[in-house]
Amino acid sequence: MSALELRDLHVVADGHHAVDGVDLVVGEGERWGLIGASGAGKSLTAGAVAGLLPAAAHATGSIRVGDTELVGADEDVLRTVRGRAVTLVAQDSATALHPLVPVGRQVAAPLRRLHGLTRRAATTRAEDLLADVGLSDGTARVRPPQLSGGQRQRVALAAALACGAGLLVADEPTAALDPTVARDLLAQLDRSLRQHEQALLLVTHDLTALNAVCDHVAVLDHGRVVERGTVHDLLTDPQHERTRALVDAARSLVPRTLPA
Ligand SMILES: Nc1ncnc2c1ncn2[C@@H]1O[C@H](COP(=O)(O)OP(=O)(O)OP(=O)(O)O)[C@@H](O)[C@H]1O
Repeated sequence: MSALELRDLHVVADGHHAVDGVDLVVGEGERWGLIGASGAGKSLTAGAVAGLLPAAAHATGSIRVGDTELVGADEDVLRTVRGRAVTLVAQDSATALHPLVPVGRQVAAPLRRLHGLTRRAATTRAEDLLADVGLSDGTARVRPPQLSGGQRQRVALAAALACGAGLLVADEPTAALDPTVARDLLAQLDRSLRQHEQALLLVTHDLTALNAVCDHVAVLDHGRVVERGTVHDLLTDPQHERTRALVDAARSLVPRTLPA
């Protein structure tokens, strides 16, 4: 069974046909990137997969996460799928942390709610997950405002990993971080995905991030997949003009004074 199957997915947001017939299959444990220009429909696709579309948006077609169909599913089904089968980490996930609750308790919460762990077992597991994302001993006891933005985003990632879903959807999870913190977080994401055998759908503008964690990539343009393949093939031999434009733009960021 695949982790995710999109068949002829359409999303209309406020009358705008933003996702226009996307087909995509993510096998168990596969890591797919979704790239494309601003407004191409990446976030709405990710939101639809996570069962978290804005109120103004409506999906048709088919989204199967594991063996559950999300299109047309009622709120009870979506509630069961969120967290258990699919988890979203967004650029602003850290803002969803409660400012007054120690972060260890916030990472432990899904372990108790979704997996029925005892308080003691969830506390220990939460400490392990915080260590997995590179946070030091003692972080579990501090509250979000006492941490840097990068540390808070790591906590949000640990909380997402705590859900243990087969599919992690990450929408620009490092966009608000400085490049070194972003690189570390991606390395930890890579290790954690491997350890927990989770599949990934990563929305990103950053081809370095794509290259760091994904094996496959789909390029969206005006709501359609215009090219797909391995990350290596797309970055070294892009076929579609939109992919070439994205790759050329990334290459042009390297200062000419640096050796090639
Ligand atoms: N809640 C909404 N209501 C109305 N239109 C929306 C909404 N969300 C997105 N759109 C529109 O749908 C289109 C696709 O948006 P989406 O956020 O999926 O693009 P994106 O590829 O993720 O872009 P970016 O890289 O800039 O985040 C855009 O034209 C956007 O303006």
